[in-house]
Amino acid sequence: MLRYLTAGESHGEALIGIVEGMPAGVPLTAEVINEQLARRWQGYGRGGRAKIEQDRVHIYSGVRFSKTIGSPIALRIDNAAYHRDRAHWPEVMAVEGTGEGIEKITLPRPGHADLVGAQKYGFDDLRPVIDRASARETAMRVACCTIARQLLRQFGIQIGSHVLRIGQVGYERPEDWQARVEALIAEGAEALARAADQSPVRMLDPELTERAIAHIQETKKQGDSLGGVYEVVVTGVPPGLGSYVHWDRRLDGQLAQAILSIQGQKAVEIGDGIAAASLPGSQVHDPITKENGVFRRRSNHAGGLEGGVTTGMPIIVRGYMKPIPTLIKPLETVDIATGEAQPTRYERSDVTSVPAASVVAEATVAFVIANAFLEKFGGDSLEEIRRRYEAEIGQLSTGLASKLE
Ligand SMILES: Cc1cc2nc3c(=O)[nH]c(=O)nc-3n(C[C@H](O)[C@H](O)[C@H](O)COP(=O)(O)O)c2cc1C
Ligand SMILES: C=C(O[C@@H]1CC(C(=O)O)=C[C@@H](OP(=O)(O)O)[C@H]1O)C(=O)O
Repeated sequence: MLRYLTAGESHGEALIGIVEGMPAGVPLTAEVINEQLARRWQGYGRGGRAKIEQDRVHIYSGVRFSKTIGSPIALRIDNAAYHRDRAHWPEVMAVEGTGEGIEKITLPRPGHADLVGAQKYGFDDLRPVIDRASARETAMRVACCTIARQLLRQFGIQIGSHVLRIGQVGYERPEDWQARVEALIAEGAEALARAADQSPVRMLDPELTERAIAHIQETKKQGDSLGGVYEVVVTGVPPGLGSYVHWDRRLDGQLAQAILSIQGQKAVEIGDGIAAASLPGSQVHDPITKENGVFRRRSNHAGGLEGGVTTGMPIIVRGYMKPIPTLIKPLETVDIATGEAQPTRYERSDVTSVPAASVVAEATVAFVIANAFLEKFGGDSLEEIRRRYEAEIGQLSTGLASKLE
């Protein structure tokens, strides 16, 4: 089993990650991870922190001569905010001492984890909640999951994403983006990622990009914030990953968890899931065909998954993000120290983070797919997995086909 852990507070010294279960022989350098970390910072609508952080990973273990060696991989990313403002953050986030004289934050923001965190852990200061609930943590998640992405790349499995909507600005109908996506992913989903990266809001359509930027500017002027929708696509996935035999082995369920585990994500759609709920079955289920002894589907409304198992068609997962909770325009709250009604106080924040969330979602999806891939084809080294993969993949397509004839 592949697993990872992250640690670190947003304004602490650093973020730490450990990835365990990665086989030996997977090509890996800090540069490959840094590339993904830079992608996570893109996106019009991010706040002041984007100008401070220059995320660079340091690999401490588990890699030798640019290849994984099978042992746990330990990673570190420094928080530039902490190191830049040394008069402030080392004192506020001190590991030792009493905290005497440090100002307490007592006005919880609706929509953030502030109040529930303080209630749950018994704090009279919201700082520890703010700092760990923060999506700063997703920098380390992207780093850890990029290692999974590297494994998948060795087998031609690629992941990309693009933004479909920011607030009021988005495609009206699936036909408005689907043909464009299909053309791009014909070369693999990373072509989709590269094309989306050209837009400051990761939208494929230049006109929508302009409108989305104007919408973000106007929303910022009004002191408000925005959410949105993005689509993650995985290509080159063999049939047979995941399983229908038990709830926690269903890949669709695991993908939904991977998306919803990202801060601010409130809904997930697999394939045409939402539209399918109001259509008759004849317009939803993908007809099965057989070409050269291989089973195929005429369409992909199912988003590459049936019964929690991959069909071999591209996996399509959409994530829905709520608007950012920190607003310039105050919201009603209650001071946890005095119990008095108060307006919220504004601290530096993003207006929207949907483009960044789409990059994080690519990473979390990569991890789920890599884990399912290892469950099916796993071994201790890349070479061992390759032998199994090559032997099995023939059976899954043509072999299975002949058995069912
Ligand atoms: C990439 C990214 C950046 C975010 N930036 C901010 C931000 O600047 N300000 C903020 O209040 N929330 C931000 N959020 C959302 C909060 O982290 C999130 O709403 C909070 O942790 C509460 O979790 P929940 O929304 O899932 O309930 C961001 C989320 C993501 C994924
Ligand atoms: C630091 C990141 O995002 C942060 C996520 C975040 C939140 O509340 O989730 C709040 C903001 O942090 P700060 O208070 O330092 O401005 C964002 O900048 C990051 O993505 O690396």
